[in-house]
Amino acid sequence: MSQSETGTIFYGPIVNPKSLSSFQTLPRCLVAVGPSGEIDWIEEDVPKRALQDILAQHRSLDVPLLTLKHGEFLLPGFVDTHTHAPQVPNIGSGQQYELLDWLHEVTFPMEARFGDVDFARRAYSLIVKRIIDSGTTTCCYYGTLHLEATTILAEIVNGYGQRAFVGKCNMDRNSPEHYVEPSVSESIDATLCLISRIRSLPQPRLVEPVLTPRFAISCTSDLMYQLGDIARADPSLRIQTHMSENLGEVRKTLDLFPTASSYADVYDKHGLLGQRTILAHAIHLEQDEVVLVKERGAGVSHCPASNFNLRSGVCPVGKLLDHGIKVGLGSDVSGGFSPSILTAIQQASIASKVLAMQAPIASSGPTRYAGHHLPLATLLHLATLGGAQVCGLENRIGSFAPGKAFDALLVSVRGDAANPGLWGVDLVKELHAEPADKEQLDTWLERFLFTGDDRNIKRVYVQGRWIGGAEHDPCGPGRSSLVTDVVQSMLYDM
Ligand SMILES: O=c1[nH]c(=O)c2nc[nH]c2[nH]1
Ligand SMILES: [Zn+2]
Repeated sequence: MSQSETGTIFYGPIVNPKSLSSFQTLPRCLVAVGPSGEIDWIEEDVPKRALQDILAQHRSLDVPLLTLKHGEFLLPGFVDTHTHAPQVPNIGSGQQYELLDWLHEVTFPMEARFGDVDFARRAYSLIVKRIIDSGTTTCCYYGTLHLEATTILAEIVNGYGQRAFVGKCNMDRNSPEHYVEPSVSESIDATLCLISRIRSLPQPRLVEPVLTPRFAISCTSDLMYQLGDIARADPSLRIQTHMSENLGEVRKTLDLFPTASSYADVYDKHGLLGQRTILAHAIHLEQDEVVLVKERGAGVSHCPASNFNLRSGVCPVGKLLDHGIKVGLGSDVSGGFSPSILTAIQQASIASKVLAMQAPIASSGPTRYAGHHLPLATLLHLATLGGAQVCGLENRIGSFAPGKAFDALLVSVRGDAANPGLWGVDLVKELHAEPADKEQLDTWLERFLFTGDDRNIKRVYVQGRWIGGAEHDPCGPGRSSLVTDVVQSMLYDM
């Protein structure tokens, strides 16, 4: 019998996010994944001597058992609530610019290249693989404005088996002549065509279309009203856009929409602000906008690496959380300089510490998060369950529970993962009994989140399928930099 017919049972340490303020560390857990990729059952504390009895009780003695090594643990896969696949080849460039100049000088020229479908196919194959190997099991992708290239992106994502939302940019003004949609009707027709193409991709399909008005500056009011109509007519469609990222952008938006009371009100008036909306950035919100975003039930994608890199500002995530707004993390490549949600976690921590240093506030009352650095539990939540909430997928992914999909990372903090930034676990092993205890697992988690990289992500599972990770690649640990080299040389070759 093949593994896909029987499923797999994992035995070892797991880390399981529970809420904004708590997670479980379970050093000797059994997680049974069924043939369809859903979690069948979990036993939270199983000593080795009881293993056979527990498996027998579940009639699972014949199911393949994967026992984790010392220094390995399972973690729910990361959710990247905002990134731009066609900007990956630009990572790190354009340090001198803020948002609006950066778009025109660096970003639009690269995105325009995806008008060439051969380039798009070659680039997206490598880019999506790179993102999967970073541990992103669910990704909200911006494509370019091109229908064909964005269809290719969705096909490639589906081929790899990643869970994702893929959208083509709607942008019919304030963009260069060579990179702008010619009319509202062509933008809408291409959007509808992409939606139906994505929904016709072969099964098993974990890719969904998402409406993607780039941002208010690049969309006419007519275009946004029509997108709002499409969203209203189809309650399963998500919407992703940028909001209130840069002060110059906010000013220009309010100039373009003089009857709107705020940036958030622009989207609201056009029927684009609701429970299914993912708002990237939301840094410079006025208080009435915070209240409006909460009332509408929209989620925020916090993209700290991008916010620092483009000097956009520091998003007051704690304040948003205190108001009960759903928040996830976004890599926002290539405003952000890394496709990894690990980097987003590290930068989110720094962002919260910057705000905490500037405005110390007593740790009581309604400001539970504002003014404080974000603790590990909150950072983990943003990267997993919080992201799932922003995508409306909290019942499917983001944590381990029976009935949820097994979207998971098999993490290794062992020396043989060959990450010099995360060494010493083998040394520490001498000081600890095997198997790992809770305290040891907490340490592994913290060190992985702050110093780990692709080399420590041994396997990436989506819906129970092993689709990537360091072990997947014949080149072994360190191959992610190899892939980057391939992307670079490929681009120079073209
Ligand atoms: O960080 C960003 N990246 C983009 O590509 C973009 N487009 C509009 N606004 C944007 N912000
Ligand atoms: Zn963005």
